[in-house]
Amino acid sequence: MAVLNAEERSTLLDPLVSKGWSVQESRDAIYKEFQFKDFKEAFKFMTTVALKADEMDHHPEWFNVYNKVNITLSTHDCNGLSKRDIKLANIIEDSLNVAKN
Ligand SMILES: C[C@H](O)[C@H](O)[C@H]1CNC2=NC(N)=NC(=O)C2=N1
Repeated sequence: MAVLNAEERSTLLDPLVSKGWSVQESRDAIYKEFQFKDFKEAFKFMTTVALKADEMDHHPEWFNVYNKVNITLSTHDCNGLSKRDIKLANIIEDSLNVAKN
């Protein structure tokens, strides 16, 4: 798995940035903070994401307190952002719609 090139960064990353993801300054990773109504909604979301992430064998780094979930995505195999992170971020955005329904 290769890190994203400059062109891929603008075409694939820009739509995610407009959804609230940011590229971290400290490392080649993307980050977003999510907030839910309560812990149950947050954990429902995490469960959905966890199962989908495991299916694609690509796992989030995340931190949860009560109704907040902070997610960092990066590919350890190439030590940076790859297409797998883009795919998982889009899956996460889709899971958000499921969790909030
Ligand atoms: C052996 C296994 O396929 C690898 O370790 C996978 C698992 N999940 C992973 N998750 C993430 N975020 N990056 C990886 O490089 C990665 N590699």
